[in-house]
Amino acid sequence: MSTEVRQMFSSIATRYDVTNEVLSLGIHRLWRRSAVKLSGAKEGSHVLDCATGTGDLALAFKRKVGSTGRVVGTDFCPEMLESAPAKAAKAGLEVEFQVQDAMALTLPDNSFDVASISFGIRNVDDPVKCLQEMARVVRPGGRVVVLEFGQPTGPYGALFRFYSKTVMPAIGGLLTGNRAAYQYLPRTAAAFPAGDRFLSLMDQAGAYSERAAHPLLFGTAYVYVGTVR
Ligand SMILES: C[S@@+](CC[C@H](N)C(=O)[O-])C[C@H]1O[C@@H](n2cnc3c(N)ncnc32)[C@H](O)[C@@H]1O
Repeated sequence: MSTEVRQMFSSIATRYDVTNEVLSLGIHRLWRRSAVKLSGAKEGSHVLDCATGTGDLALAFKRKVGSTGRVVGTDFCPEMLESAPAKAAKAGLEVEFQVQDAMALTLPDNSFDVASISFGIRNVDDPVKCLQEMARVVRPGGRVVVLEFGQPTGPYGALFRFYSKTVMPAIGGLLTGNRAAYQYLPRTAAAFPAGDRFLSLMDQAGAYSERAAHPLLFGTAYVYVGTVR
């Protein structure tokens, strides 16, 4: 499974950012800002962004923690990481990027104030293991922040489902040449535990003293925040 996921992201890597921008109408930037805000990161914080892809959330964190802070972005797909260092340099931000599997991080215990993952946990083989691993590298009292799609309901939910099942694969396919990757996205987003069901996964991880779900845009996405025991 993880080999297929890595290959899929490798095939869309060079077109990922432009497709993201178009399909989200730029809204992903606001969601990332919410994740940074809710993480409690501040000037000087040490932050790990797992499954960072092309690094957008890592860069948003670096803007927050400043020159005295440290941000490390990791991903298990080298092709997704390829453009990240140049993006950081262009923005004048110093961020370290490493190839790492979010379920088996080779980073020391308690070495970060915050660990984050955006639109990545839905893709890992074992989300509970990933939540445990992220908590392991965060100091007690620090936070783990997850940004992930939800399943909005009602008339807006119906509109969103139409958009994600019909428009996303069509546009994503045109822009990347990989329509299947943009069918995978709504399929996995529709099946992945959202809201209280994701909080249950956080409970199963057994690593958090508190956890909360913050819906964004009528539940189109959520920021989940866990305080590490
Ligand atoms: C939809 S992209 C999200 C990228 C980025 N976080 C963002 O918000 O734009 C999902 C990313 O998760 C990465 N990924 C999936 N499973 C992973 C794992 N087990 N360890 C590390 N990265 C993983 C993929 O390579 C891909 O870059």
